[in-house]
Amino acid sequence: MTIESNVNQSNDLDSFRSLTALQQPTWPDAERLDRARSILSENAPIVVPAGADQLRDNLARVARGEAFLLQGGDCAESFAEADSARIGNKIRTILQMAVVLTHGASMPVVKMGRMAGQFAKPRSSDTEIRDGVELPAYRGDMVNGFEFTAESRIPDPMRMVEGYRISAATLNLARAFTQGGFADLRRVHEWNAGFLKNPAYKRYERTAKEIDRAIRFMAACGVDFSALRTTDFFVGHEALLLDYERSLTRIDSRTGNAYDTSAHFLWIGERTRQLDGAHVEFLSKVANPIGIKLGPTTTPDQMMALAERIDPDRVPGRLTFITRMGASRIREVLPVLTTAAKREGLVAAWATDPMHGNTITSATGYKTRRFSDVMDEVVGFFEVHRSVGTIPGGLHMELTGDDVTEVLGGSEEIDDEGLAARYETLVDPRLNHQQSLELAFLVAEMLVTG
Ligand SMILES: O=C[C@H](O)[C@H](O)COP(=O)(O)O
Ligand SMILES: C=C(OP(=O)(O)O)C(=O)O
Ligand SMILES: [Mn+2]
Repeated sequence: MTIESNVNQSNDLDSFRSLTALQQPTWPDAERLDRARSILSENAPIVVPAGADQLRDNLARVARGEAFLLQGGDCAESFAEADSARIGNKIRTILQMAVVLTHGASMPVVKMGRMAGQFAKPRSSDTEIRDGVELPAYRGDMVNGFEFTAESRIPDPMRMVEGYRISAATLNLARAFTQGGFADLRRVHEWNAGFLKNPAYKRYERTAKEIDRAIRFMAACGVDFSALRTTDFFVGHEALLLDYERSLTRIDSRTGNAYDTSAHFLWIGERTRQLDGAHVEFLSKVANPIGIKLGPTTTPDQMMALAERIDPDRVPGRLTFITRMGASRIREVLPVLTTAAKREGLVAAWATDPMHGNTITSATGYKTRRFSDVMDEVVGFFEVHRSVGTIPGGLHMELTGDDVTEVLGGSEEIDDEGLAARYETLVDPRLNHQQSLELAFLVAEMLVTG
């Protein structure tokens, strides 16, 4: 066993406690919080340090332009939906997208879920008002309940323990799917062929045929497909709840380094990336690969200072910048950052989150996004990196494998009225299964044509 304890060694893991931590719940019961923290501290890790290291090596390849990153999953996972059908649908969608992207990029795709821990949400308002009733905002299943009642909205720290248990079960299932033949290249390709039977997607047939020919070519060359029946699958979430993240941090006895064993990858959100804040401080102390969301107001100085705090030794694969500028801003803001990074010799993996800068309210009152805006931000991301000479490394998406109606547009043309049919998200709108695949085909076409 490589993990010994979560006791403090020289790198004071509790230094964040004296700093401001934004977006934390006000837990009403201190004793219950202590109990939850000690249960989490005493329980088994969800991932082991070697798994986080393996992802870091993969992200180093992404940063060098030798691999492409695909991270996807719900805005907010829910306890009630952590069932095998829904988790399977999400994994299947990510695997289907990955095959298409592998072909388009002619590179391996690093697959990662926004899964197995994505249970805590930063909110723009502390409260929510419905029909004149004001209650605390829903902050994710690991904090409080979604149901709009005073009781359900009270934060309960024991929800972190439940979140831990469900995260471990989710990762276990994700592994079983990706190691158990579900990931078989030929099977995934057949699923894609099924998707293309819908005439709405006829324009993607050419790419599918090319993949088909590539698979036949491989078979003719005698490729052993049994090696392509499994794939690595990593998980990551926003490191928001510092009590949860700290309690799952352990010291790796191989190296004496601390790892946050709640996930392979942790990212710092746009709302909690203050240089002097608790989140940056805590995540600077753990050895996992770390993502940082960069919104449209980010300055080059802030970006460089964040890199210095999180990755002072410039360890390959340690740092991923996830930009979320909005389709209307990306072509103006991203070049300033990538140019500065290039000038300073800063190497990070760059991924685009084309979701969070493109949120709108529909005429029918739903929080939504337009598929065309999402796609436009992705196109802008590639354009900017190509013109500056930096590397567009991957996609970070809010998606689900189910047939929901939360994002406007796509070839099936979900419109304002259509949103009501199956609008199921707890926080932000997700691409549905078809929209996710369509996006992958569009990105693959773009990668091929360059
Ligand atoms: O997922 C991201 C944030 O939690 C979300 O966009 C905040 O949304 P809100 O403005 O509804 O609080
Ligand atoms: C909260 C999120 O994003 P951001 O921090 O970029 O707003 C998110 O990824 O759900
Ligand atoms: Mn979100």
